[in-house]
Amino acid sequence: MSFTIMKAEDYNSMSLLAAKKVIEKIKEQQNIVLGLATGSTPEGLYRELIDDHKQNGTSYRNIKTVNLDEYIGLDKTNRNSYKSFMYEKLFQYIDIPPEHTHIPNGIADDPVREAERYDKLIEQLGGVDLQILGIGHNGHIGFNEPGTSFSSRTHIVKLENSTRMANSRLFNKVDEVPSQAITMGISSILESKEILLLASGSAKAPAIKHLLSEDVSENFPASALKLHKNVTIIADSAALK
Ligand SMILES: O=P(O)(O)OC[C@H]1O[C@](O)(CO)[C@@H](O)[C@@H]1O
Repeated sequence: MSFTIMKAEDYNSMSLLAAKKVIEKIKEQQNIVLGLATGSTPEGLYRELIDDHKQNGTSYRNIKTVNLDEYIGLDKTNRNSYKSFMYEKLFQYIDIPPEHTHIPNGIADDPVREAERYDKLIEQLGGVDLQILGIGHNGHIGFNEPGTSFSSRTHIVKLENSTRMANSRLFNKVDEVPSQAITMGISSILESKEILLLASGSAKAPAIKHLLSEDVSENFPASALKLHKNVTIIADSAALK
């Protein structure tokens, strides 16, 4: 196992450490392709990037972003779509051109073709230089649920009830959480040149413990990261207990 582990005191320091890494990378390579994640975990990172943009002027003009996933059936007019999440939490506050931001289209007529298009798009962009990831309680990365093949490319998934329950906190009721999503596959994620996995809070401790102590298995999607050479885990002390 070749993870670099950075222990942060709490959520805010995890977010700050992650932001420093992202900003450092942007300074090194201004036309970076940045892989982005949604969920509660990276929100603090996005706040730090916005603060830094305002205070230090780090520019996103030449950057391209690709998001990991999107719910099927939700578009930008729905506040729970990941398209709207990214606009609300990050894109509206930085100078990234909208045409440089890519998210799978959750309302495509043909989701399977959309998945193929998205995979090709990432390839045309030259691949992801730095991918941000969160982790689900069941070890999911992106929306790749346990049992997903490690050779999967961008594809359509049926969400587990536990994932829908976990994400229902943002919806009015669990029935409103879509039952399917489109997500970059495990193999697509592993093609990223560098990966930053973030985890915060005691609820994520069992998943992080599993990741660090158990073998590689398709039953625990995040374990695929052990097959990658450049993964940094930034976790706070509660998630590392
Ligand atoms: O950061 P959270 O909200 O705990 O979510 C963890 C993971 O679950 C997802 O939101 C999908 O359920 C991922 O996008 C995210 O990485």
